[in-house]
Formats: sequence, structure tokens, C-alpha cells
Amino acid sequence: MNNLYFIGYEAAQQTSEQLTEKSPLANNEIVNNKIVQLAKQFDMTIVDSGFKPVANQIYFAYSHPWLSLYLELNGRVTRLQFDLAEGEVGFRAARVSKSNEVVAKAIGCKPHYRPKVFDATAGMGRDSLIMAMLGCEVIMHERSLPIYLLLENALNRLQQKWPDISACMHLENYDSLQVNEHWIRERKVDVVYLDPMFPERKKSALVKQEMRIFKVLAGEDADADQLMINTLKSGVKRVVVKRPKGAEHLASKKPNHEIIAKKFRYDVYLNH
Ligand SMILES: C[S@@+](CC[C@H](N)C(=O)[O-])C[C@H]1O[C@@H](n2cnc3c(N)ncnc32)[C@H](O)[C@@H]1O
Repeated sequence: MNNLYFIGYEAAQQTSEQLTEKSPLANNEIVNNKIVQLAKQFDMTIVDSGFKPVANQIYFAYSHPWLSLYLELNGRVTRLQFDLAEGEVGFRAARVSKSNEVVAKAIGCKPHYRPKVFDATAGMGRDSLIMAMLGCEVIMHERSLPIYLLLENALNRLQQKWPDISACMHLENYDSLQVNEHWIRERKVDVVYLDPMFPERKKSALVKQEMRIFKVLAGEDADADQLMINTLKSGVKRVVVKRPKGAEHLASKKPNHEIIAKKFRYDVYLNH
């Protein structure tokens, strides 16, 4: 998946037929500037009219302030955008309860203490948002470039709505497997949070086409055990792993304790 193409926002349609229509780049300065800037930064091609979407190629469209990704999967072109401040995600985030959130217990929040968290598998940024809402500083790593770009765009929109919260969320396009003891110490990380993909999620959450596309972009996270081993070696005080109920422990490491939530569980490891 090395080829990423930008299309103008006029081309931001949802079906293959519509995508093949003539679609000149929008005559809109903000939109054009944003597309040109991203295309330059990430070495992408700008496609502005009369193209056919190719299976497994990723297309982006920017319609200020939304970045959308289009991917053809099984003959259907689907659009993917990330919400943080908007929709259900924003609604839930606005109602975060400082005392009742399960994640607050898992990461070790206390009445006058908020840990600095490193979310090593940022994804759609939803868990990071909840932790930032709880008052934590969160460093977020996402290694998939398309997912990173969508998340960065969602964070930009979050900044308009909740600037104080977005100021606590620091996203980097980086592979967390590279993180070591020195980095953890230098960035003053108290807790590492891991939520790698889990194949069995296919049956439940991944039924939606958007979630299938997310999985194509992120892959299976087959190296999650290695990430866990590296994380424990980094000497961080606490590691929290989000797992589906009934799943094995990452790297077969038994946690110090488990917190069971409605749909998943948290494995908590304390590093002494
Ligand atoms: C299940 S999703 C995380 C969902 C996230 N907790 C949320 O609330 O939206 C897993 C994400 O972690 C990313 N990921 C997996 N291993 C990684 C690594 N070693 N470094 C950076 N990102 C990683 C994947 O690309 C994927 O986007």
C-alpha cells in the first residue's frame, strides 16, 4: 500500500461510477492548499479528473475541514472519516465521568493524580480522547500513514471545538516497536496503553464496511506480542492492555490484575 492519491473535493463521491466522473480540483484555496501540502509532505500524487479508482489504491479527498479516505473493497468504494469531536464519539466524550470510567481505574487515575499516558496503538484516537478528557497528557503513536492522516485531521477539528483537550493529545506517525527505555524516561511516560487489533473482532465490530477498511489499512497487528515484550522491557511503571473478553494474554504474560468491562477487559501489568 505505497500509492496514495489525492483527489479534489469535487470528486468526493461514494460510488465508483461517480468517482470516474470528471472531477476537477475544487476552485477553493484552503482545499487546494491543504491537498498540495499533504501531497508534498507524504510524496503522494494529485489526481484531479477522469481517473478510475483502482482496487487497493487509497484516495483522499479534502473538503475543508474534513479529510476523507476512499478505498475500493469487493467492488464497492467506501469512504472513511474519523470523528472525535463529532457524532456519537463526541457525545460520549463530552459525558466522560471522571470517577466511573473503567479506563481511569485501569491507568491508575487518583483524585489528585493523572498519569502521563503513551497510547502506542492510537488507531481512531477514541481511547486517547477519553484519557485526555480524564485530564491525562497523552502521547499517541500510529504507524499506518493513512490512519495517521485521518486521525491528524480529526484532531485538527477537535482543536476547534475543545482546544484544551486537543492540547493534551500529541500524535506522531511512528512505530511503537522502536520505543525503548531511554524514550520512556525522556518523555516521562507513566503508563503505556496498548489496544492492538484482534482478529476475532471481525464477527462483531468489523461487520461495518468502514471497519473492514480500517482493518485493511491497519493490518492484523501480528507483532502485538513483540510490542508487549518491548513495552515491558522499557521499564515503564504500568502497562495496560485492552483485550476482548476471553482472549489470551499478549505474549502469554499473566497480568497483575484484570478489570472486566461490559464488552472487553483490561489487563494491567505493574513493572517494579
Ligand atoms: C484496534 S486499533 C486501536 C484503536 C484505538 N484504541 C481507538 O480507541 O481508536 C489498533 C491501531 O494500532 C496501530 N498499531 C498497531 N501496532 C502499532 C505499532 N507498533 N506502532 C504504532 N501503531 C500501531 C494500528 O495501525 C491500528 O491503527
